[in-house]
Amino acid sequence: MSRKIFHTLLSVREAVEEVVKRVKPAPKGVEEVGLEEALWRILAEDIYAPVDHPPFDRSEVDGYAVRSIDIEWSDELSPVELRVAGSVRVDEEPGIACRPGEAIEVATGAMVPMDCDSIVMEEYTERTGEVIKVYRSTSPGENISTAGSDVSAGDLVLLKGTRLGHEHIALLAGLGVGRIPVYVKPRAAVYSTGDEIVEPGEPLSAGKVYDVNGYLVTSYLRELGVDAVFKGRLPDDYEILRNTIESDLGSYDMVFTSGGTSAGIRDLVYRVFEELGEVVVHGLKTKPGKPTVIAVSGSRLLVGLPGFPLSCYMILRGVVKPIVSLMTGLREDERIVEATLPVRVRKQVGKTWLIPVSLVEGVNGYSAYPVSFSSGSIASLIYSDGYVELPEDLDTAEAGSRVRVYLFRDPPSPGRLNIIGSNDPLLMELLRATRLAYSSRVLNTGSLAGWHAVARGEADIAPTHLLDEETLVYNTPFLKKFNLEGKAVLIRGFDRLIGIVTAPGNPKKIEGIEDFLRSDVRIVNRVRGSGIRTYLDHHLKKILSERGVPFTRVRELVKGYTYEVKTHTAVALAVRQGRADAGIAVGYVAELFNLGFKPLTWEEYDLLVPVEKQGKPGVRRLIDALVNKEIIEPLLQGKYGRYYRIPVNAGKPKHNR
Ligand SMILES: Nc1nc2c(c(=O)[nH]1)N[C@H]1C(S)=C(S)[C@@H](COP(=O)(O)OP(=O)(O)OC[C@H]3O[C@@H](n4cnc5c(N)ncnc54)[C@H](O)[C@@H]3O)O[C@H]1N2
Ligand code: MOO
Repeated sequence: MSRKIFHTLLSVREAVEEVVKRVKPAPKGVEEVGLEEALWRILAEDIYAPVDHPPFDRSEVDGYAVRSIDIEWSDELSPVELRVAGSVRVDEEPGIACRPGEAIEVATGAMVPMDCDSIVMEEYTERTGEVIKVYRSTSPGENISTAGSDVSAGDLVLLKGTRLGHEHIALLAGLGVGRIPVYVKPRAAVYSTGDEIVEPGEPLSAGKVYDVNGYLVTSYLRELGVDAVFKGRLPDDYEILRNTIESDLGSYDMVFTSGGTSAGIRDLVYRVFEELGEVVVHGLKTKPGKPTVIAVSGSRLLVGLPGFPLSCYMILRGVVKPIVSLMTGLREDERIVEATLPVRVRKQVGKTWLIPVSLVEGVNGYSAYPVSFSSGSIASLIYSDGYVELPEDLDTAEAGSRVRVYLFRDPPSPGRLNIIGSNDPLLMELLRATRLAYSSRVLNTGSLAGWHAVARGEADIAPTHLLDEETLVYNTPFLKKFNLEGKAVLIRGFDRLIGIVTAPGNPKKIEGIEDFLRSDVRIVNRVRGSGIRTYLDHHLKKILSERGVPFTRVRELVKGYTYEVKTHTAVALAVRQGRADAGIAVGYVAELFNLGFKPLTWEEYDLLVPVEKQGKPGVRRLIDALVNKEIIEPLLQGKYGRYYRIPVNAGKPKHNR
């Protein structure tokens, strides 16, 4: 079998254009569905209102239909008397009209009799027999909704291409449209590839990962209006693959696969695509997304997506969505907001980068924080609001440059609490307990980045536990270093117990930091700038200087010193998986992973809050929760108790010492 040479890599735009040129994607037809089946279907025709809404002049209250001129001078002290000439219930035609000096009793929703121009609510009347006293005047039109005042017959109310939600369905129902013209859904078969892929819910053994893409692709396509079916994993066998996909082409309009290099199955998928159709895209000039393959077979589409979930998502969003929307008929404006890039991004020339970002609203509009550069990320699917495109020929996007953000969903509301900085499980529990978690965006960037975010005015709260090397004081010295005195306050948070995490039972008898210098001990370190790293370096410096050894030799003397990870959990995992014998982390994670723990010290975890954000309701609620016994005590009585303590000055501003 011949080996295929890579075709030229295409840009996202070229890929979409090439595919569109060949398959001319369009809806397969139109069908009518009832209102009950219409949810999330794509409307196939513009809808003009066939009738008025409301269909007649309608009373909005229970009361009396009157001529406003008759009761012009009535008030509490001088009520006007009117004779009740009759009554109109809902669902009946009024047989009478208003004459001077008369009122007609009407129910809410009833037709308004002729010559009445307003309705006075029954609360403002007093009835004796066939006479009412009216204690208020009305203005013409009061409490009446006239025919067509809401929607007029002939109005264009819904546009074709709209994905029907509850609001559209309600409107159609109110206008009496019982059969809705919608586009016939195109059908798609979705597969995952890879021997390491495991069905969610099954146990996970070493080297395996749960299948993300099968469900990601299927649900994404359904949201676009496709009748998509997830058909499981494809085997690494040319014949089976070819037969499966060929038979799918008989009953589906599209076949999607994802992943493939690991088992060499990509090559098979590619060859099958090539045998069954014409390969139009073989590789994209983007990061992520390079291993994207698209072939066409008549009007049918064969799509091979990257295996990494974030890569897969970006290609769904950037390439698949514009093509498939033409097939489902979905018309949705590309939603874009302008934003500032708050950090410098270096990239290689020659590829367009698609970077998921989280939007944070500051004084100068939105900032777009890159969420994750890792193609394998799944958290970034949740933590991003959209993506930015950094062009092919750019090698560095400078901090402060303006970018366009292609939104994944609605932009964040201004009330969203932006918590940027260090991550902590107790903090998350407080957010949950105060229900702030639902309206917060928590970006786990580490303490240092949180300070920068506050300096730029983008964080409402930056949780921090930075240790100053010179003074060994937590957090406060940095107010000066970041030039934030008077601009931000440090609110005292809580103390966390940090210590040495070891394998269960501490088989290597690691009792203190001195043991990190033993030749049989390998550690896992934290990244520079983290409080724990500063703490460790301080103690290592002390020990080495006592032994007369320069600190520059630390890399050769402490095994694993350059193995740096970003989170407490990563420290615990490195120890649990045997990649390290020891590391320093908060005690809580040691317990979470059933590891050994030797306490070292209490670390001060505080909240840095910009002065102008102190009054923001969410900020106040979180600070109040710190000292709210009903919230804190149950947490400390539970699993957090051993590793956390609330200082007496919790919730209060800390002052520079
Ligand atoms: N030396 C090079 N290595 C890699 C290159 C390269 O150019 N040179 N490209 C990188 C890029 S870019 C990507 S993207 C991946 C290519 O990945 P594939 O699309 O071939 O996919 P796999 O290798 O099968 O998987 C990658 C990764 O994703 C996981 N995966 C796969 N399917 C799923 C799924 N359904 N759910 C969850 N996770 C999935 C898989 O386990 C792998 O971890 O290669 C880079 N390498
Ligand atoms: O294309 Mo890979 O998709 O860069 O991560």
